[in-house]
Formats: sequence, structure tokens, C-alpha cells
Amino acid sequence: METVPLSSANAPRLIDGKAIAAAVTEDVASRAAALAAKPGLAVVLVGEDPASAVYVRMKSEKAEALGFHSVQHSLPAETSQDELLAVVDALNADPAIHGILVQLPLPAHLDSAAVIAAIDPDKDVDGLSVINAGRLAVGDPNAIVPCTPLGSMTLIGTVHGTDLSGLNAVVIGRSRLVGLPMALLLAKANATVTIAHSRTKDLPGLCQNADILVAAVGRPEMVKGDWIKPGATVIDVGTSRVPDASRKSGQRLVGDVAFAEATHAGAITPVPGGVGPMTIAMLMRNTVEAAERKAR
Ligand SMILES: Nc1nc(=O)c2c([nH]1)NC[C@@H]1CN(c3ccc(C(=O)N[C@@H](CCC(=O)O)C(=O)O)cc3)C=[N+]21
Repeated sequence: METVPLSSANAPRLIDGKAIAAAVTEDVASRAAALAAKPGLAVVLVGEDPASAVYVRMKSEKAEALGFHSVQHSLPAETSQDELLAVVDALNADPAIHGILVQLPLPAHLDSAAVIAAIDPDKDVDGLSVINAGRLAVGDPNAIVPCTPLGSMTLIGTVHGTDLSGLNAVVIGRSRLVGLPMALLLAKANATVTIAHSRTKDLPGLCQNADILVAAVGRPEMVKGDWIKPGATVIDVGTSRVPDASRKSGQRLVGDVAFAEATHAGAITPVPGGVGPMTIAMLMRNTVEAAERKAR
């Protein structure tokens, strides 16, 4: 690989997810204030995974900051399937709750598909249910779209606008939460989309053809600099914690892209401060929208 020196002259444009998320949440706050009843968001956490606990707290705090009715259910790791389903049922029946998020992954003894299926589709602000996945696939405007892809599309829009005609997009990852819905949204926006995954042949060569590259694998710095087409827009969905002795915490957050090598990208999202804040902003947006629909 030819190494491109890091200089301000050829550095990629940084896509400031934090600032764009702030604009989204400002709009959400004004929509929330216009409603007679506060939007209600319930976040359910099972077990004590520390990373999940951090994210859940960030979500609850953001909801409170926006004037939402915010409830958090922190259940012990040994919660049974029936106990968790009873919590979901109670939230489904609660008219003060418009959005329900069950933090994933759940402990191994729980059946997450059955839990997600139990959430009222109109309160499924994660967009994970079969109903919302189907609505998205067929273009039903009532689809609740998963937050990370929705936020990623907004970030792409700041570079390319909403019409991606003629652009090649490669999505690495095919998960229900990110890769699959991301590919659908890109195709809907007229991009030519390829879904890549662990069995893809010549992933670097495929990526080199991408005008828009979305990395959603969860493998730290997997995408190398020479995989990136000069001028490409790079959306880095990964957030992995890696050991870093120079930090007080002993670790640092890195994406799926070797950021320091991406000097010739046209635009790139940093980690942290890129897709992550957009995910939370879009969760708030999906919740206020669910509350608006209920009020109609
Ligand atoms: N049902 C469900 N829905 C989810 O949306 C969901 C989930 N389960 N399980 C885990 C993943 C992960 N996730 C993130 C959200 C925000 C940041 C975020 O804001 N990150 C900050 C950094 C935060 C930090 O310092 O740790 C940033 O990138 O700037 C990251 C990751 C949502 N997830």
C-alpha cells in the first residue's frame, strides 16, 4: 500500500455525528413539547454487562433531558423468560409508554427473538420486530426503522444529499439491527448496494469500489486504509473497546475502520463521536414519532 501522509491538505472531512445528533435532538425536543402527553420511553436491561449498562444509562439520560417520561427496568441476570415477557406486556399496556427498548444481547438463557416479537410493533422503537422489518422491506411508511441505520443515512445525507443515484455502496455486515436495514435504506435512496460479510471473497477489492462504505462488523480496525477508495464516504458503525495502557481507563474505543490509515477518504465518521450519538438521537426521534402517531 502506498502510504499517504497525514496532513490537513488531504485529510478527509470529519462527519461530526455529535453535532448532527444535537440538531436532531433539538428538533425532537420541540416536537415533544408540542404534544399534550410527554413521549414515554422504557429501556429494559437484563444482567450486569458494564458496556450495556453505560449505553442504557445514556439512553435514559437523553430521554430525561428531552423532557420525556423515561423509565428504566434493570432486571437481574437470572430473570426468566416469563418474567421478562411480563415486563414487556406491562409496558405494552401502559398508555404512558410509547417506546420500548430491550437492550441486546440478552443473557444466553433468554430467547431474544421471542422477547422482541412480544413488543407491540408500534412501540418497537428499535425497529427490530418482524413487523417493522417487513414494513421497511416493502416501503410501508409506518415502519419504525432501526436507529443506527437511520442515523447513518442522515450522516450520509450531509455529504451526498438524499439521492444516491450512481453511487456504489458496500455494507460490511448483515445483522438484523444494522447491516440488513442499512442496505435496504441505501437501495431505497437509489444507491447500488452490495452486502458483504465473513464469507465474501476479496473483501478489500470489493470495498475499493465503494463510493460509500459502511462498516458494521464489530471487529476493531478491520477495514484497512488501502481498502478505501480515494474520496469515499466511510461510515464506521463499530464501537469496540481495546486495551490502551496510556489511558486512565486502561482502554479506548475504536471503530471497524483503521481511522489513522483512512487519510484519502473523502469523508469519515470518527469513533467516538460519529454513528454512536446518532443512534441515540434516532431512538429519541423514533419515540417522539411513536407518541405523535398515538396522539393522532
Ligand atoms: N436493543 C438494542 N438497541 C441498540 O441500539 C443497541 C443495543 N440493543 N445493544 C448495544 C448496541 C450499541 N449501541 C450504541 C449506542 C450508542 C453508542 C454511543 O453513543 N457511543 C459513543 C461513545 C460512548 C462511549 O464512550 O462508550 C460514541 O460513539 O461517540 C454506542 C453504541 C446501541 N445498541
